[in-house]
Amino acid sequence: MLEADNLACLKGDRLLFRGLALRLAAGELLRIAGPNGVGKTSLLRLVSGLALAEAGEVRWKGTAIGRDREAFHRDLLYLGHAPALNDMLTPLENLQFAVAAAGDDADAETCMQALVRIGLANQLDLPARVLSQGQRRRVGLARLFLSGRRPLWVLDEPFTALDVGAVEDLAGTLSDHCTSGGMVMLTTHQDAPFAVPPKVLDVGAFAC
Ligand SMILES: Nc1ncnc2c1ncn2[C@@H]1O[C@H](COP(=O)(O)OP(=O)(O)OP(=O)(O)O)[C@@H](O)[C@H]1O
Repeated sequence: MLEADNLACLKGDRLLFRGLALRLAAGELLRIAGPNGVGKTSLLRLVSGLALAEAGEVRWKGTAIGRDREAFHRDLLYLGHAPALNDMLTPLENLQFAVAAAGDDADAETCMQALVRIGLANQLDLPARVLSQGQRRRVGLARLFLSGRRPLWVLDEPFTALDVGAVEDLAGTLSDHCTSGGMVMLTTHQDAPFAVPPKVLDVGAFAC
């Protein structure tokens, strides 16, 4: 269970939101909603331990995330809104680098299978700099197929730049993760055909 209570987020000298609480249990998908700039990305970073809250607490399995950061990060997959790719490297090299940096164990063959599954079979040997925006997004999303052991997926705008078929496939992958006992927290400005009905948290309701 991921829980947050009374969260406040400060950017510069501006309080974005305060008094925000959330609960995310096994099997649930939580969509973070709200207009541009309200603080959705900032909230994902707070609950992932990538930024500090001005007030409040985030707990994972009942323990404040700052108390056992390593254990929390072993259970977490965080994908930011812009895929962090090295333009000189191929999708396979980028994926292998990301997997190793995260401390996951996946050999080249397994990474290649993930890239084929995400629809990049014809781009495996190209430098990332020539990929389209949707293809770049897919390189990052291939990590989902290698992160099933991580129960908590936090995804910032994962559907951006994806075509209709890829949106459907991704919604299916996220729903499958939830039905196998995982949990997903994401931001998106578009509707997606989730098999698991999403809970919705509107950050605007806590805006200052
Ligand atoms: N130094 C700063 N001083 C004041 N405001 C800041 C500062 N840095 C960031 N901000 C504001 O903090 C907010 C950050 O928003 P965030 O990226 O979390 O929003 P979002 O809801 O994810 O937006 P979007 O839907 O556009 O992705 C923005 O409104 C931005 O203008």
